[in-house]
Amino acid sequence: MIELHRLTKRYGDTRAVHDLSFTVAPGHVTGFLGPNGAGKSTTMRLILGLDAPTSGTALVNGRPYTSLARPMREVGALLDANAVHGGRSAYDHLLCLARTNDIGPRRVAEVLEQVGLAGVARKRVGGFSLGMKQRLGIAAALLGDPKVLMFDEPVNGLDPDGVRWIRDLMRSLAAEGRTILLSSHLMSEMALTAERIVIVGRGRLIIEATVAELTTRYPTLEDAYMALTASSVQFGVSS
Ligand SMILES: Nc1ncnc2c1ncn2[C@@H]1O[C@H](COP(=O)(O)OP(=O)(O)OP(=O)(O)O)[C@@H](O)[C@H]1O
Repeated sequence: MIELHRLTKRYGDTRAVHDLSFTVAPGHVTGFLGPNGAGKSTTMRLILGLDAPTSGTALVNGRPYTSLARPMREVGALLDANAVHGGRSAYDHLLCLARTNDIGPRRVAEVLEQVGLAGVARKRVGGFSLGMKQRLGIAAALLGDPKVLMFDEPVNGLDPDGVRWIRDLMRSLAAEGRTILLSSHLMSEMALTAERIVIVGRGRLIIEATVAELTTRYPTLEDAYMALTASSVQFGVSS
């Protein structure tokens, strides 16, 4: 479970997230949508304790990330697939993460298998395509077998086979009772993957609804998104 209560983050004059409250419940994929600069990545960073909120709270399983005793076992995230050491092999990258989180090497082999990278596990990450790095980032997120997972644009760089794989993976992780927050700009893909949708614009909540509700009111999810965010496409929002 992820709970945001009046979450606000300012960077100088920029209000990246403003008074944002919503809950992401387990058991289904929640799509996190919004125009460029709407505050999605900042929200995820705040949930992960990578940045401190200006005000408000972000809770993972009822607690702030910074007070979780074994964070990697509670929440996993892929925020930036390129944030890896290119000189290390995929196996060593994951093993390093595992060791610092008291996770055994068997789990490293398991997640490499799960994301389809077992065959290139000993190859240097620097030679990986973006799609392969996305899979490695997903493996890292899954390492602690957490109940809460967040993925920021995981479909970027994936071929059609990879896109379908992500869709199936997200849905199966949710079916296992996990909480899944997934951001993407690909509306048709989101319509196939998510059950609930949270749309933000200019750092604020625009709507929280099921895909079924939105596609009853609008012809497609993309139409719903376009109509609901029409006045929110703007960069560098100031207070
Ligand atoms: N570290 C930072 N310092 C200053 N401004 C920042 C910082 N991080 C984000 N911002 C600003 O906060 C706003 C929200 O950015 P954020 O990256 O969270 O949006 P986003 O919805 O993830 O966008 P995108 O879809 O383009 O990834 C933007 O105006 C961005 O420039």
